[in-house]
Amino acid sequence: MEFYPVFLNLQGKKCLVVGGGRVAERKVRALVRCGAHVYVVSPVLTAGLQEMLDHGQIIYRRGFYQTADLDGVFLVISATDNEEVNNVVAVDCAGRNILVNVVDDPPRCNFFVPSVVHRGALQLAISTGGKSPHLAKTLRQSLEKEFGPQFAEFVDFLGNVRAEVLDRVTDPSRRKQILKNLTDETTLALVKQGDIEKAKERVKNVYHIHRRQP
Ligand SMILES: C[C@@]1(CC(=O)O)C2=NC(=C\c3[nH]c(c(CCC(=O)O)c3CC(=O)O)Cc3[nH]c(c(CC(=O)O)c3CCC(=O)O)/C=C3\N/C(=C\2)[C@@H](CCC(=O)O)[C@]3(C)CC(=O)O)/[C@H]1CCC(=O)O
Ligand SMILES: NC(=O)c1ccc[n+]([C@@H]2O[C@H](COP(=O)([O-])OP(=O)(O)OC[C@H]3O[C@@H](n4cnc5c(N)ncnc54)[C@H](O)[C@@H]3O)[C@@H](O)[C@H]2O)c1
Repeated sequence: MEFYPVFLNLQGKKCLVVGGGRVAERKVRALVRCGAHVYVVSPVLTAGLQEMLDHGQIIYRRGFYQTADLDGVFLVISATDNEEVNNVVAVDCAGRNILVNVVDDPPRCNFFVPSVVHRGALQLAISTGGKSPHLAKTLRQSLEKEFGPQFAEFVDFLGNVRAEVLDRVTDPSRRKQILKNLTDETTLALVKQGDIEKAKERVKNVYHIHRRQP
């Protein structure tokens, strides 16, 4: 069976993390980065989670998981060290059509968390469909070398050029032609080498050449 890959907009969405250990902390940080309203339920918190609570970055209920914790929740990550609790969370969520990930427990998940290269708006997400999380991690590390941090700046630049094209080029076929030609293998190679100014020049040239054509 194939999994359906998506990028979720979690801005302002209530997301629950069950558990307050090391794994929970990693998951909470990833959710907070995405603008989610993160609720944590656990009898104890790591020092890192406590610090996030002190800074108002998360909402916390001290205690053991209860079904009522699911009220109004969009997505759940269960990261306790108790298999029975993780199972109850998974069953409760399935019954309510809530997205749920039980860490490292594929049969109880209705979504998996991919391994991700973060380069600003550019994100390369890798999944092996649960066949080998270790391979996903190794591929992520390899891709991080290939696609350096400069890609964040370059993708923002492309976004700006694209907005300008959409704004200024009214003919749909001309517009399509320009957008299709903005980047090519040579430009990509320049960005990979870190020659970002040259890459930007190439993009600008494509835009201007195509605009001038009759
Ligand atoms: C990508 C990443 C994201 C994240 O967790 O943030 C992630 N696992 C990562 C690492 C990792 N996890 C494990 C190891 C030890 C080596 C190994 O066992 O292979 C390593 C490597 C390491 O830590 O070095 C143990 C493990 N993981 C799962 C099982 C159970 C099983 O396979 O049955 C077991 C065995 C537990 C046991 O021993 O009992 C299952 C899942 N892990 C997934 C995601 C989902 C499928 C992703 C995919 O489609 O590939 C899935 C299905 C569910 C889920 O979403 O949790 C993250 C890399 C982050 C990064 O880039 O650094
Ligand atoms: N630590 C890792 O790197 C790692 C890697 C892969 C998998 N795992 C697995 O992920 C799970 C979590 O790992 P961890 O290192 O964060 O464990 P941990 O023991 O540090 O944290 C577990 C947390 O769950 C909380 N908890 C227990 N019962 C609860 C309940 N009924 N309701 C709410 N919270 C409850 C505990 O208080 C604790 O905060 C474990 O099953 C572990 O096997 C851990």
